[in-house]
Amino acid sequence: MKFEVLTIFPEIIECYIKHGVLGKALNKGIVEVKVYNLRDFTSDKHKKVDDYPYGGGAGMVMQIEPFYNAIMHLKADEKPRKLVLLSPQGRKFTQKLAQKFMEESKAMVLICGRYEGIDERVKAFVDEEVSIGDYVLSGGELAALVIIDSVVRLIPGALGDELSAVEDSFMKGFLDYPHYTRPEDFKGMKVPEVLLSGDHKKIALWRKRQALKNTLKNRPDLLKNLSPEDMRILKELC
Ligand SMILES: CN1CCCC[C@@H]1Cn1ccc2ccc(-c3n[nH]c(N)c3C#N)cc21
Repeated sequence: MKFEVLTIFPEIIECYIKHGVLGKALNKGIVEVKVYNLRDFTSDKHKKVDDYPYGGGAGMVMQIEPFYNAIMHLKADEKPRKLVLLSPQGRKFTQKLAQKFMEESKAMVLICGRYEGIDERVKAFVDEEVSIGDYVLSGGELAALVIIDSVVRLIPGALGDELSAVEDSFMKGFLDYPHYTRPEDFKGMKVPEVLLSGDHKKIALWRKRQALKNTLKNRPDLLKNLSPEDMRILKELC
């Protein structure tokens, strides 16, 4: 899968993708990430990308020309790609949408604005407008990284452990169970006995109960379409 990112801060993207799962997937050739500086698609000597908003108001708005020139440059190879604009006005990004992007797109262009936002006419050239959550960021780059990271995790072979993606919370429809590792006793804070028992059936049941308990407490909205067994466990918790 190929990601092409349009931004005025390429370093933000370049720094993050070198590390962790993403770095390994890049080294394996499972993923390719190309970052384009929108300033390279300007036509003035100052590489200007923003201007004052028509109609007045605070701040600056990013001009359409650099976005248009960059998108036309990418489209010149006539290869199919999904163009995604990151924006607070976009549809909510979820695990389900990450799965859809992974399944349907061989290549994605992630378009990152800054300032007060970008000229509305850029939307005529994009396929999707996506928001990663109901909070205000300073630009689209962090959102682009969230999308890249969550989509790459779903690519077969990217994690090197097929179970990991399947085991990820949100894939199962509820939150994750608690995790523990050595030491067994840290200043009197002990690891739950069941995890030391070696009884895998008991451990699995304990983890399911804890996951459902966490979900009921913090994200009851996720508790839909539970299996009869999970519903039975949930009812015991109520
Ligand atoms: C602060 N400044 C004035 C208020 C409006 C936003 C603007 C900053 N800004 C400019 C381009 C841009 C793109 C995405 C996001 C963004 N914020 N929150 C999300 N979930 C986002 C996504 N995905 C913010 C952006």
